[in-house]
Amino acid sequence: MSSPKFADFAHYKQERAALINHDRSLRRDNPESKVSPSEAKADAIIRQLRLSENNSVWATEHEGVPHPFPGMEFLTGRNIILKTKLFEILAKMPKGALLHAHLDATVNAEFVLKLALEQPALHVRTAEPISAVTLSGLLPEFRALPKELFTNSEITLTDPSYIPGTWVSVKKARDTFDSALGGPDGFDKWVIGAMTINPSEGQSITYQTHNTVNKIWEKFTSTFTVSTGIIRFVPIWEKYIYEFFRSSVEDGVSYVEVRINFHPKYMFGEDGQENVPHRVWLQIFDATLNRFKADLKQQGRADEFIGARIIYSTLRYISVEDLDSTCEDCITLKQEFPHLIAGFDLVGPENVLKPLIYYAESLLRFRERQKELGIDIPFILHAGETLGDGTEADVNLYDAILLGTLRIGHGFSLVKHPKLMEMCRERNILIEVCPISYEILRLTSSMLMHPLPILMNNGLPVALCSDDPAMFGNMGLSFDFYQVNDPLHSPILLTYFLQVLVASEVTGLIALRELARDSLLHSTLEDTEKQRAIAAWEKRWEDFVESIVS
Ligand SMILES: O=c1[nH]cnc2c1ncn2[C@@H]1O[C@H](CO)[C@@H](O)[C@H]1O
Repeated sequence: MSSPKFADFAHYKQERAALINHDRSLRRDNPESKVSPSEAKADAIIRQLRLSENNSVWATEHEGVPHPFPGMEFLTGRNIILKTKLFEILAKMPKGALLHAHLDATVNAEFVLKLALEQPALHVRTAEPISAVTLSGLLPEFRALPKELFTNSEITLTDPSYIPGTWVSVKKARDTFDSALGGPDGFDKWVIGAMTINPSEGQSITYQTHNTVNKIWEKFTSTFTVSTGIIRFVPIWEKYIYEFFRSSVEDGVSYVEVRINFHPKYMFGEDGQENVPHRVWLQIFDATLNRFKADLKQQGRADEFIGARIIYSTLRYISVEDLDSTCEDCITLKQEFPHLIAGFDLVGPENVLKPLIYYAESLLRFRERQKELGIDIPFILHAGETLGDGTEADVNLYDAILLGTLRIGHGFSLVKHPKLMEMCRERNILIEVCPISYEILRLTSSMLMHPLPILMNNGLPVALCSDDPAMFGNMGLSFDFYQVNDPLHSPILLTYFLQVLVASEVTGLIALRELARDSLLHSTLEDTEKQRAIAAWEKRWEDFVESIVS
């Protein structure tokens, strides 16, 4: 064994500094990054603040949280986070692009219920009468009905004589909800509970009865089943999309690439018929996007939002035959809306659904078809959202990369694969990381055990993303919030940036800058649009830095 040789202790210290420098030079926020004098000053202020809040806010006991720590699990630490000055500062940070979110899970559940109550066509039913005994286990099923099927009878969901499966108008169901079960408030609580993994209940659901990945996914999947009945109805779809854009901008996001599940062929039209095809969904998306941008422009805020595109998604349980026709549908939409369709993905619980290898041949054919037609719909695939090592979900990472994925959705198990890490670094494949999602879906228990720093410190590009903010119930507290333009009520991305910052002694403001910039750099925007988006973001970043130092 060779023993280390040092001329003296000064030499040791010199070697030590060189080793630390070399190690840190491999990080995404390496010390060579260009840093302006204002950024250096702002970074020092942030570091000082972090230190003092670690010793003040985080070192004391809080109600119900006797041993808090920076970077602790989000659901428990949320109220402490809200008390920090760091949070207040980061609320103003321009965060770049949101590259990974499922549209069905992006708008606050209370807002969705409010939209439902405004629509006379929307009805609700249950599989049994609701009573104190059945309430917590029963899911509401929502659907828009044609006018001739509207029900005006006196029947109510909480009446013991309710005939299972009878449709009741949503408003009526709420108004007549048994007072012993909380009346209308009890109705709201029941519906919202069915559409979310609620923060307070969530702690027990997530950490006790549903404390495994597959178990919590059962609850998670049911939230989609409930909310889809409301969202996929044209008069609501439009308002829902507008609210998604609005809340994204409020969270400091200036561009989004959102995954839309096109597995259902139709949504419900205003007339209550389920016959509205995909192209109309996109027409509405496009028109709403333009309306939102015009509204921002009118408020003199045009530079806060560049736009939105869609990652066409379907579910990982369809047959190969169905995938072939789904790919054709995606191509048709791309031809009609080239500016909207940004990529293609297959979604759903990876541990239990079909692996990518099952679809690989069809996916390769899809790429060939695109070449023939002269169009480009890159794969932006979910892969490795698992605790496994060598399981089908983990092995999906090999397929995603071989299939040429532009980015990887989640890649939670990527750090187990040295060759794949190298390939992602060399091919500049960005990893879409969703910290709170992993925690709630039981992949990790705190920021400190999160693979995010391993990815970043190995030099891989990363973007922080919100995934399913509405289901995680962390976007606002009451109906009132929608009247209050308060960024603290829409904090999901903001919280991620804060968690990244507080969970490391090395990471500072420059790492946050790189995360935000990388999200825009790795978007599917065309070069000129991308440059424009980055320039607008840089201007806002400078203002943000100035606001810290001044
Ligand atoms: O984290 C995730 N990984 C994989 N699929 C997801 C995740 N979040 C949501 N969905 C899927 O997106 C569809 C809604 O459009 C749902 O079917 C849900 O399974």
